[in-house]
This record gives sequence, structure tokens and C-alpha cells, in this order.
Amino acid sequence: MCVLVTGAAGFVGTHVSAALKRRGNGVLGLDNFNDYYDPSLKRARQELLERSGVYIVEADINDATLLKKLFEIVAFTHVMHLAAQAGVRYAMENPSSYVHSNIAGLVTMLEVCKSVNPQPSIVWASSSSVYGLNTKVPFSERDRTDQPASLYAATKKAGEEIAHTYNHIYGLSITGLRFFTVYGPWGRPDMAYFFFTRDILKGKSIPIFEAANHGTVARDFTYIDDIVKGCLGALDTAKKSTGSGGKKKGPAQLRVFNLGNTSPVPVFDLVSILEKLLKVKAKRLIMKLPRNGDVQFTHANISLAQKEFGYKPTTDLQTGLKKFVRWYLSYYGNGKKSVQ
Ligand SMILES: NC(=O)c1ccc[n+]([C@@H]2O[C@H](COP(=O)([O-])OP(=O)(O)OC[C@H]3O[C@@H](n4cnc5c(N)ncnc54)[C@H](O)[C@@H]3O)[C@@H](O)[C@H]2O)c1
Ligand SMILES: O=C(O)[C@H]1O[C@H](OP(=O)(O)OP(=O)(O)OC[C@H]2O[C@@H](n3ccc(=O)[nH]c3=O)[C@H](O)[C@@H]2O)[C@H](O)[C@@H](O)[C@@H]1O
Repeated sequence: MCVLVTGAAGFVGTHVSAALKRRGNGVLGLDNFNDYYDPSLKRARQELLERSGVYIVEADINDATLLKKLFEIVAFTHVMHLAAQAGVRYAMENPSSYVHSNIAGLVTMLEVCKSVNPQPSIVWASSSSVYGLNTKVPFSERDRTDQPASLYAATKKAGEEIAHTYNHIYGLSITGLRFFTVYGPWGRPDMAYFFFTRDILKGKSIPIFEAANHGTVARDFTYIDDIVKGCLGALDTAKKSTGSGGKKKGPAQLRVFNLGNTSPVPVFDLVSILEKLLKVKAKRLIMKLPRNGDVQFTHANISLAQKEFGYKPTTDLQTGLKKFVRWYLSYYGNGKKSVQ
């Protein structure tokens, strides 16, 4: 297996690239090192990967010429496509970034994949946010996904529809993974678990969203090591694409899986765990869940991934946050130096 990992300097991409290398797969990363969050964290992840022999090409997934060149040089058997504009709320500030990376970037990647011979199999990151305003829990893959609550969710849903098209016309083998709120060491500073930690240590108040009538807001928090196992399981069970050079040869594999945990946890409980781990009382600022793309809860039915490739999350939030806090304190010191 020889894998092109896009978004390799990102949180999930770094962990997936390292895991592929550790088990002996060929890995080449690609990332544009954008400044959606602190690029120095992406550079530090790049150094970590380089120490284990994984290199990252600095490029944009919209650069079709460069992508084609890479495929001429390396016979990738798989693409682990993680490069995207992530983040639910930021879509209200910078919508074009989501179109650039999550729509145009995905189409460019698929256009290149369908034109090389033999075509690689593709595993890419969709998102639990496609379930949008669904209230039937736990969410299963066949549940409706036509009520996205954010532009981010809409671009991920669009990605799933675009994948269907490239599978149908060009015979590309494509697997979409709906990750559920992933956290862990080397994580993303724009995510609540991360900036809550930073701000609790700084004594700053943290805004905790609450639904109407004091409704609990909860997430199916999924530890990064469990997500990595799911990604590798999807790669290992990806069937070869059947098209080559654009000619279709029969039905190619098209799959979608939830990669979540076993039960959602209220955000309030996440804060209580962080207080205990940091030994600092949080300054809680309770706020009404803003209409900013956030949904009240997510909860994954993971039986399909369990059946298909033995996906089994084993890390609970308490254990996972302990590992994150240990990394956070070692990377930023005891909260004195912190991410912007
Ligand atoms: N972390 C989560 O909780 C979560 C949950 C669901 C889905 N996802 C998805 O998983 C994938 C990885 O997410 P992450 O949490 O590691 O985010 P991340 O932002 O850390 O990683 C994404 C990486 O892609 C790169 N990138 C973005 N646009 C690019 C472009 N046009 N060209 C090249 N590189 C580009 C960024 O520089 C970044 O390093 C994303 O597709 C995200 O939408 C993440
Ligand atoms: O599962 C997913 O698909 C999504 O998971 C996360 O999105 P989210 O669950 O909103 O993660 P956070 O932004 O870390 O929020 C976690 C919880 O904290 C809450 N929150 C967030 C921010 C804040 O200031 N206060 C607050 O209470 C949110 O409502 C949410 O319930 C990632 O940021 C998205 O990239 C990803 O697509």
C-alpha cells in the first residue's frame, strides 16, 4: 500500500500518516499549511513526521498540475483525503474557504484520481455534521442528511454526493468517513476541548453553550487513536477502483461509515473533567446555543464500521482528555506559553 495523505500536517492527518509509516506503508503527505489556526503547530507536526521518515509536499489540493506530477512519480494505491477547511462556526466568517477546499479541492482531487492509471482507491473525511438537525439518535448512515445546519456541513454533504458521481461515472472506489468530534494530542486549537484547556489555565471565562430550556449540548467525542484505527480499517478494506483512464468497468465500491464513540457526553462534563485534570476551577459563562451552525447533540451508531472492518473505539473521554492534557502541558508548558 502506498498512500497519499492530504491534510498531512493537520491533526488527523499527522496521526494517520505516522500510523501508516509505523506499519510499513509508503506514505507521502500534502498540505498547504494555511493559517486557519497557528501554522507553527502544523510545522511542529511536520517535524514530528519527518523524524519518522514521512515527508509533506507543501501544495494546495486545487493544484491539479502538481497532483498529476505526484502521481507520475509515485504509484499511489490509495489516497487518504483529509485536507479540508474544518470547523463548523468559522463558515460564517469565511465561506469561500469552504468552497475552495471542500468543494473545488475535492473535485480537483477526484479529477486527478480518475485520470491516472491504475486509479487509486480513495478514503476521505466527511463529518457527523451532515446529520444536521436530525433528532433521531443514534445517527445511522441511512438516516437523512438533507438538513445541514452549517455551510461546513453542506460542503461535506456535497462531497458525499460528488463522490457518488465519480464512483458512478469513472468507477472510482470511494469511502466516506463521518468522524464525530475528534480530539487528542496535537489537536486543533479551534476546537472547544483545546481552547477550554488554554483558557481555564489562563483563568479566562469559557463560553459553554446550552440549548433552549436549559437543554444539554452533547457530543460523541472520539479519541484520535480510535479514529486512526477506523481510517486504516477503511483503507485496508477499500476495493480497487474499476475504472482506468476514465473508462468504467463495472460497479466500483462506494461506502460511508460513522466513526464515533459509544455514547455522547455533555459539554458540561467535558469541562468538569478538564477542571480535575488541570486542578483549576473553570470560569463558566453559560450561553444560549447560538444559531451559528452548531447542533445540540451528535451520537453515532457505529455498527456498520464494526461489521465492515472491526471498528471498535476503546478510549473514553476521561482517559483521552488525560492524554491530551499531558501533551498540552508538555507542548505549551504549564499554560504560560499558549497558542494564539
Ligand atoms: N477533528 C474533527 O473533529 C473532525 C470531525 C469530522 C470531520 N473532520 C474532517 O477530518 C479532516 C481532517 O480534520 P482535522 O481535524 O485534522 O483538521 P485540520 O484543520 O487540523 O487538518 C486539515 C489540514 O488540511 C490542510 N488544508 C486545508 N485546505 C487545504 C487545501 N486547499 N490544500 C491543501 N491542504 C489544505 C490544512 O492546512 C490542515 O493542515 C477534515 O476533512 C475535517 O473536515 C474532522
Ligand atoms: O463531528 C464533526 O463532524 C465536527 O466536530 C467538531 O465540531 P464540534 O463538534 O462543533 O466541535 P467543537 O467546536 O470542539 O465543539 C464541541 C462542543 O462544544 C460546544 N462549544 C463550542 C464552542 C464554545 O465556545 N462553547 C461550546 O460550548 C459545541 O456546541 C459542541 O457541542 C469539529 O470542529 C468539526 O471540524 C467536525 O466536522
